[in-house]
Amino acid sequence: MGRPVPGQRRRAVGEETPEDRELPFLDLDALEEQARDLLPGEVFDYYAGGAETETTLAEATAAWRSWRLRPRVLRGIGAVDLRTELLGTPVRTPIGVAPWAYQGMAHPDGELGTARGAAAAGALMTVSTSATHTPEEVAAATDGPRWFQLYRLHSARHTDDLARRAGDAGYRALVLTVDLPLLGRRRRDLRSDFALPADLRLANSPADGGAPELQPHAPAPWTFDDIARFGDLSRLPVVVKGVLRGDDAVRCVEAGAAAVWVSTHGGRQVDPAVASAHALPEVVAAVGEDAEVYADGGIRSGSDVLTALALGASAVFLGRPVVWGLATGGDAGVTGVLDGLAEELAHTMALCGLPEVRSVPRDTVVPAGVIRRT
Ligand SMILES: Cc1cc2nc3c(=O)[nH]c(=O)nc-3n(C[C@H](O)[C@H](O)[C@H](O)COP(=O)(O)O)c2cc1C
Ligand SMILES: CCCCCCC(=O)C(=O)O
Repeated sequence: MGRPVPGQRRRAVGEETPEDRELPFLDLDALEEQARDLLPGEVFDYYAGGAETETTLAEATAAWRSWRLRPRVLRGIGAVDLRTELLGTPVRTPIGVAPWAYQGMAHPDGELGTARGAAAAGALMTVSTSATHTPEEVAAATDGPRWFQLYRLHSARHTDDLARRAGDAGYRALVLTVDLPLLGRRRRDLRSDFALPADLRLANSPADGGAPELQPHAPAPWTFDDIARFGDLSRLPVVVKGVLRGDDAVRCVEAGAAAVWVSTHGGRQVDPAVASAHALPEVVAAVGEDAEVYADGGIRSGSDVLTALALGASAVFLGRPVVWGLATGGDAGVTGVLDGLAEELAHTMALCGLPEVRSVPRDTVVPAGVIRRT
């Protein structure tokens, strides 16, 4: 635990904090409220908020729930198998940790806590470029499955170097986030004049100050040609994160991407952007035969996960639920969130007569309100 989180409310001796209270089941809303109590208001808003009118943020979860499950009966389902492989990396669950920035602001352990928590759950963690620990430090903290997420920093040389280091440090894939050519307009942050705490360590910013964080623009934006270039530099399979269209997905795969990650960046970039739950079927139809497809954004229950798998995702990723888990309970909080959702997923799959996540049939879901005639 060590030093206090910058600006975090201090606990009085003998005081019960929200993290001491046991929840009877995974209640992500309650966890978010606990995090709201613990974190300084502007930090909570930075984590929770979205862009402009927050329409995409508000619709994300509802969009998964605009699909309905079609359970199968009498299939003799015993234990459900959640294990799978993502680009050849074995994982115990198809629910991974999305990259999220500045984890040291949520908890003193930062990315090391998330890495330990994810490893305990057997879940894949994607480590952000905007981290408060270096890729090597996170790698040393755990031998859990890890991918590294790359942003284009102001120094191209430094960006290239990070890609190489990810390969050298045992990360298993490089995730290029392509939906942030400039920062979305986040009204909560503009209103609070949000700035990173002066003592927050930006572990991947070059010492020469060449990569100011949370800057609106990066120079010389990436193109499709960068996919193969970063694959060569890192010697890792490349995942392109932030794709919402079938035609873009095709171009990514033609350019060398091994996987495409459907995402609205948690509603923090384009607003109103199409929800992941509505973009996923188009992307799977376009490239699902040639590449793995993942999804994130608003996934908050086991049935949301199952819906995404049925729509063709090989895995899903969580952003804010992990933020709240780390903020309220450190590594154990992260494990609790991941295990809780995995448990819900297994339960829903058993109820739906589905034995394994690797083969969830497409006809498991149907749009709400549609009467299906077979
Ligand atoms: C506070 C915060 C920071 C984020 N930082 C990054 C980042 O550094 N790199 C990245 O690719 N995506 C980042 N994202 C987007 C997440 O990877 C993910 O796409 C999104 O959070 C998923 O939606 P959810 O929060 O509803 O689960 C961030 C999201 C949040 C909420
Ligand atoms: C180096 C660019 C700033 C990254 C900001 C972190 C992020 O992705 C977010 O959504 O916030």
